[in-house]
Amino acid sequence: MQINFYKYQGAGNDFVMIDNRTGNFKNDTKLINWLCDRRFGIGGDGLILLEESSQVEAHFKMTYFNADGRQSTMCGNGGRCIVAFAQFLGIIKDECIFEAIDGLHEASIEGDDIVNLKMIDVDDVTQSSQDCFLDTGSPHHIKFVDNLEAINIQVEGAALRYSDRYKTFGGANINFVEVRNSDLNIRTYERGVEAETLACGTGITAAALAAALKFNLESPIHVKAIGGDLSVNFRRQASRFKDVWLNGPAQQVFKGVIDVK
Ligand SMILES: N[C@@H](CCC[C@H](N)C(=O)O)C(=O)O
Repeated sequence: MQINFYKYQGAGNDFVMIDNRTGNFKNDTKLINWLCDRRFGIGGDGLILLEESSQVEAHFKMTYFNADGRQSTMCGNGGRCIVAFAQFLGIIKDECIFEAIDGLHEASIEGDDIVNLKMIDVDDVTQSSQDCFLDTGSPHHIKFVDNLEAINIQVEGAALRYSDRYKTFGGANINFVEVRNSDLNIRTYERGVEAETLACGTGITAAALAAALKFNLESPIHVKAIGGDLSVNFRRQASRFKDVWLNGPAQQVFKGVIDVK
């Protein structure tokens, strides 16, 4: 069997993208894990299927898998990349609505490669002295730190991700965030990749909302990830957030055909 694929990246968070409007690609954990493997497969932090949606308002549906091959919750950078892919396929022009696991998302494309994605409303942020937990479509632990470069993300991220606190609901993504003036710098340990990725969209969104609460920062908040710069716009009412938008680059990198034995 041969699979036609495209490779996309959003601030260095990279995805294998497959047009599955035919429904021919069947979910298979081992296969997806292999396709995402950087040495034996194509390579990616995740794999995304663009599929037909049964919801009348939606132009298409996004089905997201982490690099471990398992279907997961919302992916913000993947959401921005699939919008660019839908435009490339001629499904949309520069605005759309699509279905994802956490509901319908509006999105728009500006210029060559900036994709703005509307995220879910956030009503619930759990705060402790240095940390916050919130769900922006995926679950995120935010730890505010003073020296981001010094953190061993693999060790400290895994320790929190596998801690008793997150065992009950399948773990969380762990974000280390340093506030510099009113901007944020972030590094993320991603669940399902089980390593640091170059950017995580739902994590960047969560970091911006947590920082707005903790440090009274106003929208928009600029966030520097290892793989690029994004911004988050929102409307805040006390500890509730609406009209949350994640904005940043999303690009096609290459396309190809892979033989599946
Ligand atoms: N890279 C993503 C987050 C993908 C989901 C995450 N790994 C999880 O399983 O929670 C993003 O850009 O949001």
